[in-house]
Amino acid sequence: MQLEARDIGFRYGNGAWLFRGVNLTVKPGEIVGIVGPSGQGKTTFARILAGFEEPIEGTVTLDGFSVQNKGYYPVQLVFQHPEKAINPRWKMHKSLHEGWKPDQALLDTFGIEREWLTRWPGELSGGELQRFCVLRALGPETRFLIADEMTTMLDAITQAQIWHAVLEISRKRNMGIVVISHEAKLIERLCDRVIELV
Ligand SMILES: Nc1ncnc2c1ncn2[C@@H]1O[C@H](COP(=O)(O)OP(=O)(O)OP(=O)(O)O)[C@@H](O)[C@H]1O
Repeated sequence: MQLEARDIGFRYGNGAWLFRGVNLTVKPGEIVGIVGPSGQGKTTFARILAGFEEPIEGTVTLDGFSVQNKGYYPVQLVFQHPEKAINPRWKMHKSLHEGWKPDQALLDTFGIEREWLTRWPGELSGGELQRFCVLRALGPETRFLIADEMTTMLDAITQAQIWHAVLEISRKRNMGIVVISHEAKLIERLCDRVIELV
């Protein structure tokens, strides 16, 4: 399955165009970085790729078919703030199992401890919460992961553990990844190629 964004343009309301004519193709298993100055619209573009926002111009397609937000969507977005992505009224096992049920081996790969499953989100650190958010997004039908500053707030060890786990899954399943990050070293280490949003 190929993710393709063609001639994408976006602006909020009657404001100035954030970007126009953006093209991006991501093949299975490919890891593509997106960089650009702050405020250029990287997060907005990530939301468009993941089907949360309609582009004003252009199309996003999967294998040539238009993206529709019905059922499980094979392009999953994980962003910087796990505390905003998790329902505070649910214990962690309920949030994790919302979309699918990862096995024990995957929980181990992501360093998720068994006793965390029965905690409330407020009883976990940002790094611990983000492990849940990333794993939750990686259901068996996920073909592309959009990682928008996914590990920016985390310490180096947690960052490395999460990326190690994600890359293992990407290799096993041939899952494509779009990496948005301010960290040039991370982009350089992870990505097959990089595009600049201008
Ligand atoms: N819902 C919205 N309504 C109006 N303007 C918005 C909205 N969301 C974002 N913007 C504006 O659109 C611009 C692009 O925002 P976006 O978050 O996509 O940029 P970014 O490149 O990801 O920035 P950063 O690197 O700082 O995270 C910013 O100027 C922002 O203030």
